[in-house]
Amino acid sequence: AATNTNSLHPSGNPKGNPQLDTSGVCVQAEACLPEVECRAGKSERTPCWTANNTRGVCCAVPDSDDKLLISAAIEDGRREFKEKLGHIEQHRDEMAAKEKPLSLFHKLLKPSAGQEANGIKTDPKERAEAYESVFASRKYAEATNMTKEDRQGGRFPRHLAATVSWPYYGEFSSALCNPNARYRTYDGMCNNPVPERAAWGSAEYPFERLFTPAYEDGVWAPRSRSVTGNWLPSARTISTVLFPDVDRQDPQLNILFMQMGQFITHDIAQSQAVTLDDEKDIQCCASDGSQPLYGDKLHFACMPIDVSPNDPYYSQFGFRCMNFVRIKLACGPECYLGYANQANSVTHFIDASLVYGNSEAAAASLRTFQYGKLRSSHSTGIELLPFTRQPSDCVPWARVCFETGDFRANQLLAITQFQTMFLREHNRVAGGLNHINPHWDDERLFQEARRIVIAELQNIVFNEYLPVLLGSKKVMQFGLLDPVNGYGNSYSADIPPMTLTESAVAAFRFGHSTVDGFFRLLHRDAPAEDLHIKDLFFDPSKIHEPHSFDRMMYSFGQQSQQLADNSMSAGLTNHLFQKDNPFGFDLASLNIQRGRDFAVRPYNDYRVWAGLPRITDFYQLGEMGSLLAQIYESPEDIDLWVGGLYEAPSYGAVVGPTFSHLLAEMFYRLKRGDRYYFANGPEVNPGAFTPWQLGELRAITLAGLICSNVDDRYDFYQAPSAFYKSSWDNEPVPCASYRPLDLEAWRE
Ligand code: HEM
Ligand SMILES: [Ca+2]
Repeated sequence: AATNTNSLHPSGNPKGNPQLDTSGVCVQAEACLPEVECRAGKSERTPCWTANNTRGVCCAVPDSDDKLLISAAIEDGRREFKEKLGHIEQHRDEMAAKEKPLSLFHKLLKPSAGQEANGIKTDPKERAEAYESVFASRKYAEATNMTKEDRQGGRFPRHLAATVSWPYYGEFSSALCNPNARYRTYDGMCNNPVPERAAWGSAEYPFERLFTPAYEDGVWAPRSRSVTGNWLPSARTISTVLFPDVDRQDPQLNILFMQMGQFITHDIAQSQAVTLDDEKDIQCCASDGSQPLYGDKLHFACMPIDVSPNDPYYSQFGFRCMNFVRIKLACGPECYLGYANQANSVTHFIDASLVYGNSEAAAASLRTFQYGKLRSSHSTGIELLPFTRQPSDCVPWARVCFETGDFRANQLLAITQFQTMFLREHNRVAGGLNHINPHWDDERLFQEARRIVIAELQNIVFNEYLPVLLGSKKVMQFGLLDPVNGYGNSYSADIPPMTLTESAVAAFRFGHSTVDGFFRLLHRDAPAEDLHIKDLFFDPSKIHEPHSFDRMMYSFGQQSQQLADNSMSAGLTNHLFQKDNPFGFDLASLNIQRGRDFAVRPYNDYRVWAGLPRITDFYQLGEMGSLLAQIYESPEDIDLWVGGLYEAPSYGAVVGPTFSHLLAEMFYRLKRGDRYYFANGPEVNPGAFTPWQLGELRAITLAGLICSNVDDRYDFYQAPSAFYKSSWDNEPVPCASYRPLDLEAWRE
């Protein structure tokens, strides 16, 4: 059964400070540690106070016999890992991805070489500890005959398998944190004032699990078996049968809603595939795509997707093996024995890290260091993102290619335009502040503009986007809305502000179903132009055309998004990142396989957590159940991403009850665990706004933000509820109707 490691809401201790009984609670073989540091131990753990006077739980620690076993296991584990590295050395040629035919799809998972400046480290040697820990944990579990249940429940003795210095890109000591710093750090360090929690939510910190994982070996072997003991169905088979391309337009919501979701994703999540140590991509299939590599030639991080010879699309190409490389692991500040966790290479906080970069070095490479501005380009006479110094970020025939704080920015036109909008907003605000406070220097202007842009983004996410996504009932239940007047003060240093694994690999990927196969660009005196996404991946050339920003933002507002349901556009399922290849990859397969790579538990466990009855018969899901029954042997097998999208949406929400509960739980943490959350007052937030400033920020909606940044404000019409298509009660109105942020509130 699933072990809920730390659901904070509603069953945890979400509100206030429940009184803890501190009277000698932990027994002899236990120590009191912060809950997130206690992967080991019992599922029902006793609360206690740690040595640092913070809240913790009683955690099992090893006795001396155990310690001997552990040391032996660690030695063995290291040896085995070294052996694997030896195989890699020997077969490097086969394992390294070839330029052709299909390696470009990695682009989304891995920054190009030379993006070191973006603060993203990709050298697996630096993370050897995480893998050594995996191999050691397996050895220990074998040596002590741990049951599968104990392994999956993380009931390993709490013992260091290795120590890593944190963060990976340099020496760090929490003593370097200034708890009163007015601005957040770029990499998210020092948000939590408790020294041993300084790294919480920072770039490279692992995703946080809601439930313990379902690794087959309890350590890192992917989830791969049905409860019947047979293999689970292939991810590609599930994709072709359960996610056909059916045009079902959302009657109300538009492409801006879809795009906001991906924009938020890129702020809070970026998992990267394991690479060879020279950063070359790993190949898991024979170069003709006919079969997987085998034996020592198969890299230990390979998990290729089996494509049936009868595949309705790929069979014509004889394509039988879809490359799939597992996500890099990370330990947090130290590596303990236990199950594997995956690294999130961006800051977990909603802090516009995709605009500013995830490290000081990344931010520096994006700044002009004059008047607080970000670098931009003006080759068409209007402001666009700066051109990249890394042309391999785009297809070779792209006429332009842009650089931002996130390397996924060129993926499709709409994400690139959102990045453009936030860049423009930063520079606009910095310019306005300079006008009002001419005595401020570059650094002050930059940081104040950044603080404002982050606040605007957080306001749109929590007060405008989430109510539509989750429905008003859910956002109320989780306290996700901010008060209309005054400070919110929702901060708790006990809430880990980490992106949830389950949301990153499943719930938040609901958005893939909402993507349409084309963008319809509207022209005033010419017919509409349909651009198919399969021709647009990593080619933002269109953005270089005159009026592209205004035309696209207006058009996105008029085009329906697709419903979040059991359908995916073929642009994503057969043609993902196709470029000039005859066929592309399949995002639905990747989502399903990714869930198994991270070993999130099957759908039923989360369903029950969300308060729904366990499914014991497929037909409890109605007509849709009969489709699932064609594929899965048991309702206990359903992959989380699949099950969530097979639920009908909750009343007034875009997604069904299980996904909305998971997403609410994650956003709850990202808000309440963020000391710098924009609505927090000066008691907790050293970067608090004044009540006047806060009122100004609360008034900015996405509609206002778009209007502040279009090329021609005097010739643009924007509907007030930007996520909804125009209708009689949501008519586009001239931009003059939206008051931009009044920077007078910042006069000093
Ligand atoms: C616009 C077209 C989009 C494309 C082409 C796209 C493509 C991708 C790809 C290739 C991945 C990595 C898949 C893997 O190997 O696991 C991914 C991950 C993801 N996508 Fe999308 N996506 C799109 C839109 C969206 C939207 C609208 C949302 C949410 C509303 C979304 C949410 C996510 C999330 C949460 C992840 C996991 C991120 C991580 O942990 O690295 N995507 N997407
Ligand atoms: Ca972030």
